[in-house]
Amino acid sequence: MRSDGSALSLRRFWRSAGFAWAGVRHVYATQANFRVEVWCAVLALATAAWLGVALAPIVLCCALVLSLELVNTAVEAIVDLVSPKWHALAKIAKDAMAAAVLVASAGSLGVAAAVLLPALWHRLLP
Ligand SMILES: Nc1ncnc2c1ncn2[C@@H]1O[C@H](COP(=O)(O)OP(=O)(O)OP(=O)(O)O)[C@@H](O)[C@H]1O
Repeated sequence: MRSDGSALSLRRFWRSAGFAWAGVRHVYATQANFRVEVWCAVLALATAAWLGVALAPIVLCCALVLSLELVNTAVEAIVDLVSPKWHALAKIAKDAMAAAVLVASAGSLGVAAAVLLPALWHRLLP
């Protein structure tokens, strides 16, 4: 918990990275939506690389959606911890978090359509 000592400790970095990786593995193992999003991201990145289009917007969208799904799972866990029974505020927290993932996913689909579809069209119909 404490954060003292050198900020450039490599050992601390790898320790933190290990915790983060454990979080990713947990969410991948327990959340079907996250698994779908991971494989959609892999597909979108592979398609962008194959078509030779700019990777940056696709990478950014994938990172945004996957990060928000990770945060969504964290919020759900915290809400279930502090409010196992039904509560109006718990509902707001969970619904707003789900909406954040939905908005990011819809925006990412729009970016994918704008970046990938024209290039795909040219590749398949020269
Ligand atoms: N403690 C609670 N109080 C009020 N409403 C809740 C509570 N827990 C869940 N809900 C409502 O039920 C919905 C679904 O909750 P749940 O925790 O099952 O989320 P989920 O999106 O289905 O999660 P998962 O990704 O685990 O399937 C929430 O979006 C919220 O509207």
